[in-house]
Amino acid sequence: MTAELSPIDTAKLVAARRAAEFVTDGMRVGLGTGSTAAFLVERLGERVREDGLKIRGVPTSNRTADLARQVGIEVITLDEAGWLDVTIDGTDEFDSDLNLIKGGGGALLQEKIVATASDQMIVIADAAKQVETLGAFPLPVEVIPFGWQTTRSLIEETLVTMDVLGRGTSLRMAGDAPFRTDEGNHILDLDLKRIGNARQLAMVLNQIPGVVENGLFIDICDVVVIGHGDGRVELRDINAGTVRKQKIDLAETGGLFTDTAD
Ligand SMILES: O=C[C@H](O)[C@H](O)[C@H](O)COP(=O)(O)O
Repeated sequence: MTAELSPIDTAKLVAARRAAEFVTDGMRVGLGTGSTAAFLVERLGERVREDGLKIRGVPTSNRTADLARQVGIEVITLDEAGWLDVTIDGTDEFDSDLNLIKGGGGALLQEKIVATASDQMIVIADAAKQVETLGAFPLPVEVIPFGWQTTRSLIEETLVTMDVLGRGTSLRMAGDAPFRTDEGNHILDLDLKRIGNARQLAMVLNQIPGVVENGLFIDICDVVVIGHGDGRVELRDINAGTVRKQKIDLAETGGLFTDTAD
């Protein structure tokens, strides 16, 4: 099974499969967006179809909703769910405090709303996404289309004031047209290189008229499940302050996890 996958996809797969073990009968589950989250949705679908797992899922994008339905997960809205037991999602970067940059796929708004409405947020990531300081990945900021260039100027002025402008800002494109989020908004990607005070930047950006939300997830994530290309999985739990390392051999175990000594 893993022989057909690249090391990076193996890392995403094992992280997703381990995180799926946190999901139990009756849970209302936030379903993230992106290539790593897709492995999670597929795994939960397998458990629904093969083990009779009973869950309801709240997707964070139209594409995740489509995938969840395809694999047999009952899809409900966040308002129908009211509150969620857990959200499992990918990330573009995470640091040692489990703060994140998300939105590389443009789904940050629904992702942040859903994660914040959950008892627990579990992030699944390949090891390459761990950084010492957030910011190497361009920070996505969702802005409304009306007056977006003025909004960009205001953002740039703010970044200069905070001394974090980096290499500038760019409007995300989809071919020849500006990218549109599921809400019809645009994304500005802020190439900052290094974000010294992510908490402050997250708050300041959201004060600018025209900004809908930014991709900094501060104090939202509880656990990161880190996958490695050789099948190893590590858990970082912000509450317990613990790190558990595991190794999975999908071919041998069919997805069961065993703790390892190292
Ligand atoms: O908007 C997209 C999301 O925040 C994704 O979870 C993030 O970009 C990570 O995606 P991937 O798992 O494809 O690297």
